[in-house]
Amino acid sequence: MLSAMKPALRVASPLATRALGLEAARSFSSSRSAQAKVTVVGAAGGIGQPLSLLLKLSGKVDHLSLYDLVGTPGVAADLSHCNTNGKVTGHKGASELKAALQDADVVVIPAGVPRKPGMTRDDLFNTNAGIVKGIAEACAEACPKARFLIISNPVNSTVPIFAEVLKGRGVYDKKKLMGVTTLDVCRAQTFVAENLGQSVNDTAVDVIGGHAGTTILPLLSQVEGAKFSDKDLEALTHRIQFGGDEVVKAKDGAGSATLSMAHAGAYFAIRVLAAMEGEADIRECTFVENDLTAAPYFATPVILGKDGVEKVLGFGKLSAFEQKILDENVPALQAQAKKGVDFVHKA
Ligand SMILES: NC(=O)c1ccc[n+]([C@@H]2O[C@H](COP(=O)([O-])OP(=O)(O)OC[C@H]3O[C@@H](n4cnc5c(N)ncnc54)[C@H](O)[C@@H]3O)[C@@H](O)[C@H]2O)c1
Ligand SMILES: O=C(O)C[C@H](O)C(=O)O
Repeated sequence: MLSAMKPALRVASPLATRALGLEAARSFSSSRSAQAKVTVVGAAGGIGQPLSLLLKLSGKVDHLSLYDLVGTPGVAADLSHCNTNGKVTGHKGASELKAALQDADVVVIPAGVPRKPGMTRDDLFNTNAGIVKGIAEACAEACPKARFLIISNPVNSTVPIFAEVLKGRGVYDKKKLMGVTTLDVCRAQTFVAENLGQSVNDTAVDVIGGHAGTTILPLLSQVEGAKFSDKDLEALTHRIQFGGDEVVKAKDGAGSATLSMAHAGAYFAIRVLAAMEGEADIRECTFVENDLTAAPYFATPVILGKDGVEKVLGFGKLSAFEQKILDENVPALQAQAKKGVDFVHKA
């Protein structure tokens, strides 16, 4: 039986190496193609470009379709010269969105504006809600059966927006809509490994809840073999919850995490593709609809299968410290989901 406690994102796995493009870079065209079409929406952006590069290097994508309002012909021409499996097409502007999406198996969405210092992710709602709603409408028409991976912030609201649009068109499948919270897992593994003085390859941490501030809940009580002091526990939890702010501050007005997010997004997309190909026991954390808590959408470990989320695993026993954070944040997650749902219905 698959253990609910088995940690996510084992970075030492061959798949993780492929996600980084390293194995593909070594073996070039020898990687097996998944015969999959993957569309990246927002492909010319800070995340979109390196994410598309990693997907191209993975050799797992038969057709990489790049869509943005600007710049995609250039990005596509550039990437198409990489001698790895799969063709690349570029699509620019609203009139080319449907062609970009047509028959996609996986759609990865990093479209929308990023934060500047002093902003919360929710401050992006006014701009990004409409962008995500428009993309969802096009997906409902052009590729309703695809697996949708939402990166655009605020994830706690954009995933509910996307769901609500698909529901309105009668094509929603909760297994196939996933908010990408993999960067929280990457940060948790990195910071915990540093704290423990061990390799990140031997460190696994699940992160549950949402993707904004204190809704991000790393399960440090479940880290194998680790016992943190109260001071370290609080400091690590805070740093993982506010890792995004650390990058926003350091970039000083030039945006938020792009390179680490490209790594995390490509890793997660490749895991979804591997599950689609039939690889078994693929366990990752993602923000999906479930009834684990009173919040309609909640990040949790899941098993990925051919059609997206095959099984919601849940998160096991929490410490009192973690339970308190969870209890305090479920109302925030409910409110942020409702904000997204209301946006679709009153727009
Ligand atoms: N989920 C996460 O962990 C995570 C991590 C980092 C960033 N993000 C979010 O990802 C989003 C993108 O960040 P970025 O740094 O790449 O921003 P960016 O501004 O560099 O790129 C965004 C791209 O989206 C494009 N775009 C805007 N409207 C579009 C539309 N209607 N259709 C298609 N493309 C459109 C822009 O032209 C641009 O190329 C932001 O909302 C950011 O907050 C999420
Ligand atoms: O912090 C941000 O606004 C971007 C992203 O959500 C992150 O976690 O880095």
